[in-house]
Amino acid sequence: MTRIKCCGMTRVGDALLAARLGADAIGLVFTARSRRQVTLARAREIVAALPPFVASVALFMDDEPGLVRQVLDEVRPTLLQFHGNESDAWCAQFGRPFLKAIAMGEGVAALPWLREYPQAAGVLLDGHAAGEAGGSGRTFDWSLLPRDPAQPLVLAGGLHAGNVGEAVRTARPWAVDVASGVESAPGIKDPARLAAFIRAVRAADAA
Ligand SMILES: O=C(O)c1ccccc1NCC(=O)[C@H](O)[C@H](O)COP(=O)(O)O
Repeated sequence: MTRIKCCGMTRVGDALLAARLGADAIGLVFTARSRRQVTLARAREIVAALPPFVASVALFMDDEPGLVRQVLDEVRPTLLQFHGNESDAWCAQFGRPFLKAIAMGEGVAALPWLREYPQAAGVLLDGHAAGEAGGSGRTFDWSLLPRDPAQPLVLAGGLHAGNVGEAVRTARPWAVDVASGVESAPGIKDPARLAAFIRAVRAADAA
């Protein structure tokens, strides 16, 4: 079964709806470079409202370690996710499980990158170019995903209800991650798009 993460949550209601519809995780973006940046206070409310067994993922992009520590202390997310030039050792310094995002926009081979992050709990392959922020809505060549990777792979970038089935069948990732494909505006989730996305992933799993 393909796990589903819905990223860029800024409202309690959207996170609860995603959980009710079957999302396994929600993402909270703390970096100021995002149009989906959430405040610490709102993030705390969202995490406190989540039902059991739905993970919360805190996202950063070349941010100060102090911000990461503050989020860990005040929000208590399940996982960290890093989108910038952070090294494996830098990501691991917090002693918490983390995902490392790799920019696949230029069609890079993923495998050498996976080896750079042996301490990552998983690697997220995203469609944007190196140095750019995530949540771009851009896809990449899914056939670049390695078979039998050492870590679980999360497929991201430009996914929506209309293409996620093909993405799952092509790449067989551990999980898929979506932001703009289920939104009506950055950080505002659209219930119909969210429901259609989760239905499409489950249909691909069942096929
Ligand atoms: O979403 C953002 O605004 C963002 C900004 C800076 C770093 C990471 C960000 N999002 C992280 C993500 O997990 C993915 O990029 C995202 O789910 C895929 O986005 P999309 O292509 O819009 O589905």
